[in-house]
Amino acid sequence: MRLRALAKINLGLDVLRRREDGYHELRMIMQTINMYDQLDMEISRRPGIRITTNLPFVPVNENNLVHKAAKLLMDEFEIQEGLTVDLQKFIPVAAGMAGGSSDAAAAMIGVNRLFHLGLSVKDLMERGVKIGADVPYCLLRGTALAEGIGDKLRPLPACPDCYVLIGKPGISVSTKFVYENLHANELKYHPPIDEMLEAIQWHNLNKIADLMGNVLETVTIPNYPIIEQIKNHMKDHGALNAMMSGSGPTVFGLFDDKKLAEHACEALRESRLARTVFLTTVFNNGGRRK
Ligand SMILES: C[C@@](CO)(OP(=O)(O)O)[C@H](O)COP(=O)(O)OP(=O)(O)OC[C@H]1O[C@@H](n2ccc(N)nc2=O)[C@H](O)[C@@H]1O
Ligand SMILES: Nc1ncnc2c1ncn2[C@@H]1O[C@H](COP(=O)(O)OP(=O)(O)O)[C@@H](O)[C@H]1O
Repeated sequence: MRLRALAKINLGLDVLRRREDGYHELRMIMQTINMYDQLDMEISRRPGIRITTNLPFVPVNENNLVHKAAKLLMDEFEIQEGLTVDLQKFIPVAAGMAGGSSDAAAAMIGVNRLFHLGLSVKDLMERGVKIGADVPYCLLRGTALAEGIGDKLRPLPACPDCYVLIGKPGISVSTKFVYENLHANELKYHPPIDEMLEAIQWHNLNKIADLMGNVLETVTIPNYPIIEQIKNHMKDHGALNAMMSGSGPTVFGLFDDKKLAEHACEALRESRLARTVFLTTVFNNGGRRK
């Protein structure tokens, strides 16, 4: 069984407060994009979960989120058979694009189908949050408002079609580091999430782009100025706007014109500011998984 695990960007990311358990209350506008990892999953007679992958630095043991997700369901349903998963990673790792969370979501869908568990997407979402805060959203997909720790979801009307230029510098940023260094209860700036909800209702791409904001940039940009440089490069080359996704360091730029987006993509490659450069589009299927 072959499955695609799609990446996400955050069009808006606000942090409301730090909770007692260290997690943060968020308000985020999530958007799936057409950049994906590929999972080939098969039942095997030999018990256990075996993972292979194309990236040597991604763990293939129980630390892989695919392993965690599959094990969660296989243990609950006392499945005696084994599972093999070949994971081809194309989504940059530790990049703020929920690659691992999306792989976990795809693994849950795969296990549910292969072993005929009969779980609904809602059932999977309830279990998925134990693997990671972004996993329920990766099961839902499309355009959505995420609240709570990112797991309380409201599907939104589809974001207007547009081109998304991805630029990830050759640095790694840990999500934990970013949240730990955000003084969540003293934030002076909050992105206009409510206004963005309206702009999405009105299918107004220019307005959506104008309203983009991510409070986590207040931690990452002073630590990694390359992020600002990539943003500026995209804006100088015709992006409606450019911003860091999630906890970074990936930057994305939105474009309404294909030629302009292709030209900006080429220019970013030539600039060598970013190690991974990729041009894609927003993905919308009304939240339903094909
Ligand atoms: C920042 C965001 C925005 O979409 O995405 P990424 O940058 O990871 O893609 C998410 O909040 C990341 O969610 P996810 O990566 O699933 O988080 P988890 O694995 O559950 O937690 C990683 C670490 O982030 C912190 N964390 C996560 C979520 C949250 N609401 N508050 C937090 O403080 C916790 O300290 C935790 O140790
Ligand atoms: N399937 C997976 N794909 C990528 N990383 C994984 C996976 N499983 C576990 N990891 C670990 O999780 C960490 C963050 O992964 P990732 O989901 O790519 O980050 P982000 O949430 O910032 O997009 C990596 O350092 C990696 O070692």
